[in-house]
Amino acid sequence: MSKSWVSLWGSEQVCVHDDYQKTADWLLSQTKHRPQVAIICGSGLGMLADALKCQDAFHYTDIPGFPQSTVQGHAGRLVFGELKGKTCVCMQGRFHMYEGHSLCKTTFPVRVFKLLGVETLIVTNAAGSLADGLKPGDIMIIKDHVNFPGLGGFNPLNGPNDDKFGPRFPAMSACYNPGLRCLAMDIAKQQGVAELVQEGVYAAVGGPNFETIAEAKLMHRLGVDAVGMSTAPEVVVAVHCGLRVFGISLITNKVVKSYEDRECVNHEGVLEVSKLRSHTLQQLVSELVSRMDVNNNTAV
Ligand SMILES: O=P(O)(O)O[C@H]1O[C@H](CO)[C@@H](O)[C@H]1O
Ligand code: HPA
Repeated sequence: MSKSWVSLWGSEQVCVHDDYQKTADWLLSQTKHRPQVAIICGSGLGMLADALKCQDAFHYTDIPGFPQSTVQGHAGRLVFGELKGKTCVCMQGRFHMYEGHSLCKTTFPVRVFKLLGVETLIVTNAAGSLADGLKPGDIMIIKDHVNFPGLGGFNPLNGPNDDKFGPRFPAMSACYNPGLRCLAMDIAKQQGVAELVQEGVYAAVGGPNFETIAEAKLMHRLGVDAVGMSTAPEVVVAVHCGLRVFGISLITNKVVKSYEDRECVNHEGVLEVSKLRSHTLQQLVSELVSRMDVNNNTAV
């Protein structure tokens, strides 16, 4: 049963081991698939699941304990299937804090994946670029992140630590697996899309408003390459429970950093660019899954 916990910021819901276990047990009773890899699809990127063969799909509304998707471009389905010889589970739709989910609900699926036996988590997102060298349609392999809500005390690991998942004070200095980053870059070269792909630092903000110009300038000065409203909380929880993580941002827009610039970002534009690059991203992720070693958490 989830419990209420009083934090610096007021009362928060925390989920306990039993909550994750019940959802995992239900899923294991409904599908024969035993996933090794989990993929979280960002805004407009749900088609990554289309590549899975022999699918078993569940609407979030039917999964006990699962939060619900409320954002356009996030279908709200969990899809199990085979991708190039590996068993995968794919979230068509993620949860964001700005939807009103507590942080434990925002990251709930990650611990469920751990209990399903997943070893590797692939996170994808739509993001705005701050780096001058990243333009809409480019793909950024996430090298590291800045978790702004986390720095401010909104961390999914707040509250009593569950030692069954991981330690009280987990290191975050190697969140994004170097071997998988390197492999993804090689695959991009082999697929002839290297000019679209580079590594960079992702910053998570709370949203749901897009950045002011002063905020954009601040993040740019701090060395942030791309910004979005997700991913970092999921990655913190994944690293805490020992999952290997690979992350990718699809750059859907430029973040306006000048008062002279009249461009204005909107979610519809974000979804349009996601669709345009969905095939390229699907090819890259499929090949990465195909070539990754799944039985050794420390190797590629
Ligand atoms: O991070 P994902 O879920 O890809 O979505 C991104 O796109 C939405 C804004 O258009 C925000 O939710 C932002 O986080
Ligand atoms: N800012 C924050 N989140 C986003 C953006 C952005 O410019 N684009 C897509 N998600």
